[in-house]
Amino acid sequence: MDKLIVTGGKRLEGTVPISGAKNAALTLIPCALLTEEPVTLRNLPRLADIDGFQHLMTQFGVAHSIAGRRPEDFGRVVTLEATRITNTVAPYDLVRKMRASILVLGPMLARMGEATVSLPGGCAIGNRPIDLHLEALKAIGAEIELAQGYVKAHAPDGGLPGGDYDFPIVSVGATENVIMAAALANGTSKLGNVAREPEIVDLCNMLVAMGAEIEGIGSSDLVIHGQKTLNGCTYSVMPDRIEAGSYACAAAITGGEVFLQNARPDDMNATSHALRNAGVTVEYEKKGIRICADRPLNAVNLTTAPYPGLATDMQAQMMAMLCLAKGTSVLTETIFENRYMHVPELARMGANIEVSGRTAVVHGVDRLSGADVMATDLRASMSLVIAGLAAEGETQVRRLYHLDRGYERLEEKLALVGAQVERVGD
Ligand SMILES: CC(=O)N[C@H]1[C@@H](OP(=O)(O)OP(=O)(O)OC[C@H]2O[C@@H](n3ccc(=O)[nH]c3=O)[C@H](O)[C@@H]2O)O[C@H](CO)[C@@H](O)[C@@H]1O
Ligand SMILES: C=C(OP(=O)(O)O)C(=O)O
Repeated sequence: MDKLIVTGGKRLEGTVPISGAKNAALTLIPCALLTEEPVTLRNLPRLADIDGFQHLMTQFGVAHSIAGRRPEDFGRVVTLEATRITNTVAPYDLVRKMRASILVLGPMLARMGEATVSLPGGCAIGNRPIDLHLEALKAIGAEIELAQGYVKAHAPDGGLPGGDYDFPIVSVGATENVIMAAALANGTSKLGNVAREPEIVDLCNMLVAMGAEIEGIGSSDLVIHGQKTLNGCTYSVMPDRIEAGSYACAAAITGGEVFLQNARPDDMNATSHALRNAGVTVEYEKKGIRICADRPLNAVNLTTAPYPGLATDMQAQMMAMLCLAKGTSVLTETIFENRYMHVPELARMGANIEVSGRTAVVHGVDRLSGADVMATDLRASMSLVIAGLAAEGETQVRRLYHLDRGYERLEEKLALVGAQVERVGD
């Protein structure tokens, strides 16, 4: 199995191109199920999760073609064509590897009147049930039963009627699933307390380009007037705000200066606010965001929350950065119950962190030292890379398949800004 060897101590300097957002791409791809016409996605990141999702789409009979690009380019252009869907089952083997597969449930049901999708199960960061996906789809007319580990969903004859649903808690995935289904329902759906993440706005914008009628885009309340059919479109995936935030933390911990090319300032206010409080200069420019830091950084208190709050997907990277800050930072994780698995690994590098329930108290230390560490999930992995960049000596990060889910060609991008990072086979 591959591992990453990070030699710490280099100040990061230069430009990092930011890729298309994994979490947007994972909801834009299943939109292709909503139409017989071709859907072309530009700026799709080259990631294991995206390849996995395309494989799942192929199982449904969706044709896909990849426009030729030079291997050294980041991103790719993919056309998906669901002219005839030949299979409506998403099997356990594919769903268990990629939780986002549950996002085929809504569009498949709306288009085909039926869908069978394996229950994804829990994962490293928490329990992650899908009850809200099912409740929201029921509210717009789906009939749902659970059997043998699968969700079996049916629409009444003639299709989903549409309906109203108020989410008891904010869920990104459940919001996405029901938006996609409602876009192709017979009637109007009113959805309250929906997630407002930029990736949801990206989804709505793409659906509108496909002919959907959606009111309230970007707000907590959406009204979706279902359409009989939707058309194909060409759409560019938004830049990855979590990837951008991760490289910002990497630059900051090394006291570096990095331009995050293509990063969209409007999506990143909570991350920028946290960085500024830590003493990092964050400048919004036309084509991206400039990060400039002097060490030591200041301690800050952070609480994760649904958008526009600080993303839970930024918590581990922020924590790594704060390990070397002056003073004590208190981090509170409010979204997932088990998202501190990077803490014992950071401790192996000399970090001083106490965890109690959802709170982590990070006492800044003067130095970190390189160590062998084990990545446990996607953002935890990135936190170890960030710590490794500022640590004395060599850090070996194992289990790279987590990183490959969400960071397009990480070591190449880090090399562009002067980091010494090498991927080697075990
Ligand atoms: C592919 C993708 O976009 N993944 C993101 C998405 O995950 P995902 O869509 O899975 O996360 P949710 O927003 O649904 O989860 C938020 C909270 O709601 C709970 N919940 C969710 C659904 C449900 O049916 N019942 C329920 O109780 C979850 O366990 C969690 O505690 O949003 C998360 C929160 O911003 C991010 O960390 C993930 O990177
Ligand atoms: C938790 C994440 O992703 P997923 O929902 O795909 O597991 C993430 O991107 O940090």
